[in-house]
Amino acid sequence: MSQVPRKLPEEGEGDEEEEEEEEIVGLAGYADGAESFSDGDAESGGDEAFLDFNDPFSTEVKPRILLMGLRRSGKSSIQKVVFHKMSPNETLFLESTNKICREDVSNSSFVNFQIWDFPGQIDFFDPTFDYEMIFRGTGALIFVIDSQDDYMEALARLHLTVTRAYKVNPDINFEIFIHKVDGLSDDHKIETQRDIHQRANDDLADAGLEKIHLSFYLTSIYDHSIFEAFSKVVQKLIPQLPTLENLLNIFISNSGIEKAFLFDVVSKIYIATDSTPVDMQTYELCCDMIDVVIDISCIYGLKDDGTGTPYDKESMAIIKLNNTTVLYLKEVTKFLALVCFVREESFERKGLIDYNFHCFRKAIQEVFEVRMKVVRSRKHQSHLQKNKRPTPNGTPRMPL
Ligand SMILES: Nc1nc2c(ncn2[C@@H]2O[C@H](COP(=O)(O)OP(=O)(O)OP(=O)(O)O)[C@@H](O)[C@H]2O)c(=O)[nH]1
Repeated sequence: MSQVPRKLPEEGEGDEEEEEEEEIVGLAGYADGAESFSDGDAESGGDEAFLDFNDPFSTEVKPRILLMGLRRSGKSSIQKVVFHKMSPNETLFLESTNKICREDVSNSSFVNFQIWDFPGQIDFFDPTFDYEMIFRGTGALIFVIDSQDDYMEALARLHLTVTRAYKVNPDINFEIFIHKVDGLSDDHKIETQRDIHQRANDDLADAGLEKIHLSFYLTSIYDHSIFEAFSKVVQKLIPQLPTLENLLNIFISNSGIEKAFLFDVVSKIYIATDSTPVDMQTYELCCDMIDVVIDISCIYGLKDDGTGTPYDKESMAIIKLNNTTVLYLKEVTKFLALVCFVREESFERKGLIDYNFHCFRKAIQEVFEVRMKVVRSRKHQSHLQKNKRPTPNGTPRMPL
């Protein structure tokens, strides 16, 4: 079942006008535009690198997440598993990255950001490498530490990276993934996390930088922990998060629902949930439900000629568990789904739930429309600015 390609069809890829149009109607496309720049490009400030690092509008509209860490710590694997549906076992054959890879993730209105995967061996602090420019537009810096390896070198590198980045941009969220914990026993996991937490914070305190906040996550690509951690990282970059949480709280309290998640279907990142605590099992069940819905839909839902999409306005699913809980999934936007946990007795009032869902969906779309207006006006400004800049050889750009 899981062999079925699950990536939703890419629309308007490479076609700016069409992409723009989609955003206007409030349905951003899943632009899977992985790009890579050689070290040379970034160093020399080639046109692409120049635009990406410098353009304040592009980073405002798409917050940048940097994935850093020592060689073989698992950076590329994380990116491939979360955003490309690569199976964890396949990552064994990934080659070492020797270029900066950029990926644009704009698969939903709210999950709209860039990820930069930095090769482990790159000398970040080489004077010819302009790290200031890189950190300036960054929303979150994920530093991956291989917990199965000796992590002293990684900690030294983490300290150096965090202190430099903080000096340039104190607003960066520092997210530390203590990775590959699938190889550790439960006790060992806790001990490793405590030790890394202690050492990293001690190093900062020794440098008089105790005000820098580091968040720690235990992660592995072999279970859902990597998706959960990424969800939390992404949520911190979503400015509408409090509004979404509020809407979810109102929705569940008026519908007798136990728990609700708003999911980005493609990546299985949950972009918001209500304020009741999240437990891992609940989250895993939601991920499994999305997999089942999309897989079944891919197999039986497409037309004979293979056209159609596995996830659309009609998408919904009800799964009754043997513990009197019902899982209820409904489409919210082209790329977002709501997954709820409802008790069987509350589910008897499905009409009420559906009515409240209708109101919730409308409210989400309104939030979305506001965002799209902002994105459009920023894009327009960015366009104007770009056209004002002279070309690299000094000749003025042609007016549009
Ligand atoms: N056990 C385990 N192995 C993992 C995990 N994540 C990645 N790996 C393995 O770690 C190895 C290195 O992964 P990469 O993703 O290539 O590491 P990288 O940090 O991108 O390496 P560079 O490109 O050299 O910087 C691969 O063999 C992966 O299969 C994990 O969660 N658990």
